[in-house]
Amino acid sequence: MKQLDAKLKKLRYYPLFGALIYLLFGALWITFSDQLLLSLAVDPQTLSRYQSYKGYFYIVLTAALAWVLLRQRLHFSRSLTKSEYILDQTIEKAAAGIAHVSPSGQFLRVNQELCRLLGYSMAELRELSFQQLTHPMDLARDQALVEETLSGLRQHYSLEKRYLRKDGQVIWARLSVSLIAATDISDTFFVSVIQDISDVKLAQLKLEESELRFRTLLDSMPTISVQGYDEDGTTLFWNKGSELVYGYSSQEAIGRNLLDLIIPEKMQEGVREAVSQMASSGEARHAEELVLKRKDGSPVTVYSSHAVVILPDKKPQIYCIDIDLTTYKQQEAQLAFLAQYDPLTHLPNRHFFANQLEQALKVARREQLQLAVLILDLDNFKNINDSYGHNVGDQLLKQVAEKLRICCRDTDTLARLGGDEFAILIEHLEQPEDAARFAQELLRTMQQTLMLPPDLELSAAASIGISLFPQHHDNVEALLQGADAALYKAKAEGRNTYYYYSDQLTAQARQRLVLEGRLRNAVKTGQLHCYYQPQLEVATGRIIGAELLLRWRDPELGFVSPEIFIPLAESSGLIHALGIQVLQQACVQGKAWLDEGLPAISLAVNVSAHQFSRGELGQQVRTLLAETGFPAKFLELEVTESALMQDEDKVIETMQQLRATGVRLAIDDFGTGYSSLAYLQRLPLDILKVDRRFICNMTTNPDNQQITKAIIELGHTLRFEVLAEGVETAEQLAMLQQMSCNYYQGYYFSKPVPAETFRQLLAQQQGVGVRAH
Ligand SMILES: Nc1nc2c(ncn2[C@@H]2O[C@H](COP(=O)(O)O[C@H]3[C@@H](O)[C@H](n4cnc5c(=O)[nH]c(N)nc54)O[C@@H]3COP(=O)(O)O)[C@@H](O)[C@H]2O)c(=O)[nH]1
Repeated sequence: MKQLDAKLKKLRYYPLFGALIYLLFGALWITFSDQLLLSLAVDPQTLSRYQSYKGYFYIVLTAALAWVLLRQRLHFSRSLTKSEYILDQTIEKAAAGIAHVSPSGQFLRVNQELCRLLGYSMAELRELSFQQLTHPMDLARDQALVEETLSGLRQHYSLEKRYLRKDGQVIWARLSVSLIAATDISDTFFVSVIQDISDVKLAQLKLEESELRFRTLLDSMPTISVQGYDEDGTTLFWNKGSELVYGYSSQEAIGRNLLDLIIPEKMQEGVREAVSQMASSGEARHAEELVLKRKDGSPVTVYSSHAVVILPDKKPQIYCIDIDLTTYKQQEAQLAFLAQYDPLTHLPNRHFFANQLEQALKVARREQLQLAVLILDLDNFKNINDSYGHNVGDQLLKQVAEKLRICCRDTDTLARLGGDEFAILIEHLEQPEDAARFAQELLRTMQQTLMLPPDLELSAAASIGISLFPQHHDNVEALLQGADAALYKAKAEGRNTYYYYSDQLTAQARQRLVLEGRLRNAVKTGQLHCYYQPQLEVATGRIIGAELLLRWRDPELGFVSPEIFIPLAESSGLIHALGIQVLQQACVQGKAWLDEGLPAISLAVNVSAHQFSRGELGQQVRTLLAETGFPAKFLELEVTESALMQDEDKVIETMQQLRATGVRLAIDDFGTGYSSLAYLQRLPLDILKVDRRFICNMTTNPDNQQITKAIIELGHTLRFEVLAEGVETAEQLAMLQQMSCNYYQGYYFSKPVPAETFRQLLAQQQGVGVRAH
């Protein structure tokens, strides 16, 4: 506008210049044309004619000038009108809204498009200012830009802003504003070009909204991790969920390879292949449960789905959507736990116990084993709950559970059936009374005082019911009901006691346990003594050794047979103490007789299968021999055939250890077990003892005679010496002699006798040779 002003200023003097030139030209013409004519005209007529010509010439010239000027004027007017028309049409027909706006914001001129955009007529718009039509949220920015432009900081500006239409609607427009500055402020105005971008803006807003929604959704789901990778596995996207699930922040993860971040070593090859296969095929892999790796190296189980995203002109991207299954897994584990375990004591529940019992019954049926089900119920637990509250009751139950757990062996199953009722399954029960022994131990334990926080001392006596397979019942339900019925009896009998399902077993077990108590005391106080049964050489009749046989005379019960107390000692574990006592007595006594100068004989000690299976026997024997000084070669250990058949490898190992100490080994009661020839060959044995059952009637029973003969021959074939047990008659002895049996023992020569009696027997035959070893 200012340039236009300057141009117009220049043009302002053009008419004056023209007039002055014309004045000058006219003056010169008038001054010099007449002189020229006078010099050319020879006469006045010619002069007059020339002057006429001059007049015509002047008229023609000025007419031509006027024509040129008028034509120019016409041309100018035409082009001005055309320009105006073009400009008007440009403004009016423009596809964008155009407005001239005064510096104060008043619309000076508006085109039709703007009227259409804003919903006003031209006249109405010219009455309004842009401030009135701008959305309040955008006005400050627009106004600021106007002021910056007016102050010369900028010459034009663009802005996306909202207009308020006449009908109240809001439209989005892109505004481009240029200042047309004039020297006179009243001539200064803005040219605004306003483009309706509502559709674009709406689409853009929708896109932004969708992007925002997408991001917000992803970010606000802490257990859903979304990661984006390129075809090489480089991380492109890492949402908040991924940060929480895997522990890497997005800054740490983006740019690093997936394999380095979350894939455990052993899965790396497979994942690398899967990523490149998805990228090349464009098809996502099926969803699956995976165990991936956190930043701290700990495993995390996720349900992983995949998507291949292919954007225009971009390489495929692989997106992994991982749902953290940690909580789910924990809940699953907890549910699995609750289905099988009691939440208070963490012991198995009734369901678990019943399953375990079912399995144990299958094994017991197949292998002909016995098992016991014990149900233990606390006496007067209700009173504890009522008096001290349920919290104390719960604490007590937890402590009881712990005590019971300590009493149980690894092979037992302890469960809480509910309330104050616990169940114990004893598998591989050897004797029915073993269950009673265990019940007694439990009752003793229960009587111990329990300390409950803060400083409550309570004891929790209990009653126990026992049912046995196969004696009582053969299925889960019946065994549990049987134990329950027995428990009921125990409660009715005054509590703090146990009962079997059958009264007969209860009585029997109690009797045995009383006896066991007495035996324990007898072992402790040395009431058991060894008797010696002489062993003789068949050919010479000389005493070559003795078998030590235990004798127990109880002050109240009188003589108790080893047939009764040895099994009791075995089932109660007393056999170990007892066994050591006998071994010690053999060594001490044998050494004493040697020192006395009596003939050197071997002393045979019976060793129970239990002693063998413990694996300490070798060491114990070595220690005793060293302590007593009794020569190992005079000590003989007798093991029954059935004991040898229990755990073959262990037995052979123990026998070899014993053999290494120099002691002799005998197989007792031979013929009653089922040991194979091959097995016998593997055993480091010295003597084979023919069971007395074959001897006792061999003179009358040809079968036993043949068997005895066969055993003796077998023993000799295997290079063992053979001793016949239970020889009661001269006929039996004669027959054994015929069969080349090496040694014998039995009532025919002597019953087992006290040490002193045996010493006298031995002394009598002093001077007679002993068995060569
Ligand atoms: N592990 C240990 N077992 C021992 C020990 N002491 C004994 N026992 C075992 O107890 C079972 C019974 O023994 P016992 O009642 O002493 O009977 C033995 C003999 O008295 C008896 N015998 C001996 N000769 C005759 C006879 O001519 N006739 C007849 N009817 N009985 C006789 O035989 C028993 C000896 O048997 P064995 O041991 O097989 O040689 C018995 O199994 C003992 O082993 C011990 O300290 N530890």
